[in-house]
Amino acid sequence: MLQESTCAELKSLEARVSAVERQMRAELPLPAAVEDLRREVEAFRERLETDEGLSWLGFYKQLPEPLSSEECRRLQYRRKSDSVKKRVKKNFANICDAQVSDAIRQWLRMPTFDARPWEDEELLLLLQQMYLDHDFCAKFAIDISTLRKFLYEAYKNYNDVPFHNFRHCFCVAQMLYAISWCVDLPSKIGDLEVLILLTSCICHDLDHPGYNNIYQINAKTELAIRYNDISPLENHHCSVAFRLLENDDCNIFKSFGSEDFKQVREGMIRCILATDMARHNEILTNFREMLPCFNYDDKAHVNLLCMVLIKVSDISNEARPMDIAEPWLDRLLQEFFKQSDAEKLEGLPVTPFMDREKITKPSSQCSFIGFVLLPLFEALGELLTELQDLIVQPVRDALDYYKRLNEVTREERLHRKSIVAEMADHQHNSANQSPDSGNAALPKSGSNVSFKAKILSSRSRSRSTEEETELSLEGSVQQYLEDQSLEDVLEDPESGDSETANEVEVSEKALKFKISTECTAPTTGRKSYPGSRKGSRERGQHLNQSDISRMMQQKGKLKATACSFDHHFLSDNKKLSFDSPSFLDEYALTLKKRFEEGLTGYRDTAGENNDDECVLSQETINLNKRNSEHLVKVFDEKKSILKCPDHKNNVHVENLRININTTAEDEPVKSSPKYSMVNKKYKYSEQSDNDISVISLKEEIKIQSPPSEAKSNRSILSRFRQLTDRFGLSQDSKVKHPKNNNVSKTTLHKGKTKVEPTHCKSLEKVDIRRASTLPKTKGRTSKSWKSFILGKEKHWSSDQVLDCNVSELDNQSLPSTSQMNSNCATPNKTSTSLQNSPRKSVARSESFVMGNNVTNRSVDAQEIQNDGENDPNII
Ligand SMILES: Nc1nc2c(ncn2[C@@H]2O[C@H](COP(=O)(O)O)[C@@H](O)[C@H]2O)c(=O)[nH]1
Ligand SMILES: [Zn+2]
Repeated sequence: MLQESTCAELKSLEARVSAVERQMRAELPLPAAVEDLRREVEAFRERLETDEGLSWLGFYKQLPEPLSSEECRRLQYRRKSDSVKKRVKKNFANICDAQVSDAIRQWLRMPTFDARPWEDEELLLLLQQMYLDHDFCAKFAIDISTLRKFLYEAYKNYNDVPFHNFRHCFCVAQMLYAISWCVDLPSKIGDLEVLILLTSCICHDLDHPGYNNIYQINAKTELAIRYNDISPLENHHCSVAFRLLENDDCNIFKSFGSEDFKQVREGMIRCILATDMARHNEILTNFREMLPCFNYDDKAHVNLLCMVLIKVSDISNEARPMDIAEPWLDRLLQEFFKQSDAEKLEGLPVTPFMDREKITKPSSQCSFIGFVLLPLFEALGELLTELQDLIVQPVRDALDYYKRLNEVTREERLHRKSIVAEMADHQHNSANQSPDSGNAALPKSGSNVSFKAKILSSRSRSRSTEEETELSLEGSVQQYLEDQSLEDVLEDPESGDSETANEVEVSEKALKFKISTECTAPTTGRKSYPGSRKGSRERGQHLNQSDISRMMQQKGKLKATACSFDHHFLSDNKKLSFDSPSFLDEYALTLKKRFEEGLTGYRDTAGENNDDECVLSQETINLNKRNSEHLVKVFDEKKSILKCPDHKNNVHVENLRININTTAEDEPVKSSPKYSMVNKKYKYSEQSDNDISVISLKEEIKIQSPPSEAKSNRSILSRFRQLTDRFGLSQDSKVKHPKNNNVSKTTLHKGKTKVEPTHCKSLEKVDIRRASTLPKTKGRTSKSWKSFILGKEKHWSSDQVLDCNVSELDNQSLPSTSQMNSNCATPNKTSTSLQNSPRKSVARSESFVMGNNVTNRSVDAQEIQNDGENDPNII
């Protein structure tokens, strides 16, 4: 009773303070009395929550145990740093009134849209454009500044993880947007459903930690416990979304009546929860059953269609051109490998489709596209036939490509195997005939030397150089053969069992038993996991133990302690048990040394050019370019479009030319009459002679591909990797996120004359009319090259355009996926108001050379808790 009344009192006090604060906001600065009052209320709340003597009141919050540094390392993922957030906020505030050119708006409606060249704030602008072009602000009375705050808050709550980051959210929203235009979705399911879908796409992976549900469940994380293992991540993403929307400042649905809001809430929950891959088969099966009698007037049918639409958008990377899709796959695998490495280290079941020792790019994609992606896309394509060319066929092409790649890889493996068998045969025969005939008896294959080298090198990587010299070729062949057969079983995606279980099957297993009355395996499950005969853990265990026993038997020099680590690591049902990180460091260093020795030994022993080792055919090499090329050329906007000139979805390059004097009427955007208002609204008010086209913006980016180390040293190297990754010695730490690379200076062309950015001043004369709903211009700033790409001029937005008092996450009530204690994400109550700030212009360099400098260091607990004061864009 007392608690209730105190609580009510406190709440009313807080509400009064907020009301006064809001009232006062216009008159800056806030009177000291209000500040004092607020401080007092906060102090009062804090006292109630932290004073143990007052715990009987029921407000006391026991602080969770601080995380150990080990836990922090395990859970380390990248929150955005304050500086990055501030910069994006400021830059978005600068450009949020800008006009997006018709050409870009058209491109934005296609699956060929390439998000890579755009800065985060520009992606926010493009998201805003999606709402504007659907006329949602007018139709649903969404205040533009609220929309901007909402978008910025969503951006803020995505983490810097390799795949599940803000750019993924953008791509999902953009694909949904493209589909929406292609099939005229609003006319089929109504504007509100499209609004719900678009907003759900933006929110669908909020605060993703980079470790999926399977990990959450197996590791019994805070989220899994909170949501009883039922879609822990999706529940969390959705919960974060509504936490953001609770704040009026960024509640784009605040003008909705309670019934409408209820519909929005139900719709968003339904859509976001549908993205759990554990529900893939359930949703697809239901949708297929509905297809023959699909009825747009039936709410249940529309609901299911919306679930399918968000799912399609979510997994649609392979429907994009290869040069866009592949870097996404690289990032996904990077995230997968990090997770499976963690699982190995923590003694958790290793998720097979994430295991760097078990999958390859082609095997992963054959399985995912063939069993998951394409069936879903085809089902949707049956209903929305316009999507056949747009996204279904490109996915079929991607599957064909990966199948071919997979086949060639398999052939190579078989070829390799047959040569080794032949060698073994010769070895055996020659040993029987003459003990001295040795090498002369080797097959006359062009790859003799290479295989000899291989054999030696493969062994050398798990032995000391001394041992190497002791080894007979015969022993090596024997060993090599053993390794080959193991590798074949491991790698052969058709070898069956859990190795090829895809994400849906594994996820279903993780979820189904909890919510279903079935006690059998999922109907569609082909493989068992993880307790199958060849469950990945057991398999790994067998391999590694034999590895160790070989080391031991052959008087390996690895320390007993190091081996004991492996035994701990590999023992069944045993959590990783070790005493101190220094032990692991030592082990890591020992392995590193062995590995280096191995490499040296290989060079020394083989005495051959490494090229000799290459037995791949040219075709394989060509195909494998996708697989192994780390150097990805991107960011040539014009070229990226020219790359596939025959692709029907590509915008013709001429369309990319940004004519400052172009009006919407001159270059009409394909639209239904419904949207013509929007198009009209965004024309330029004044004409100019300036015809600007972006000629080239090049950037070469190094991205991390899955490990391409020789298979023969995989076991030891991967274990080394696991250790180094987890303990701050990561080899990967050198890898830069594409965003971290400096963007080379843009060359702008004015007409046919090359114009350096500094010459663009003249263009500032171009005046641009802004939409009436936009805040009034109060200043002007210099332009960056993107201004011209966008066909826009930057204006300062109205005051407080992005000010929002939403905390990122209130950990007391809603833990972030970091599962950290309440110190980890201190509610950001001090918003960076633009109110009194001088209207500084954004330096051009800052605008397009974002300078996300990489700091190669591991994040320690303190940094995580401080929400990353350093720029943590290391992946
Ligand atoms: N092997 C692949 N898996 C993919 C690919 N694209 C997506 N995915 C998986 O689907 C889920 C989607 O769920 P999300 O909401 O978490 O994004 C994602 O996690 C991936 O695991 C792909 O091209 N290949
Ligand atoms: Zn997603």
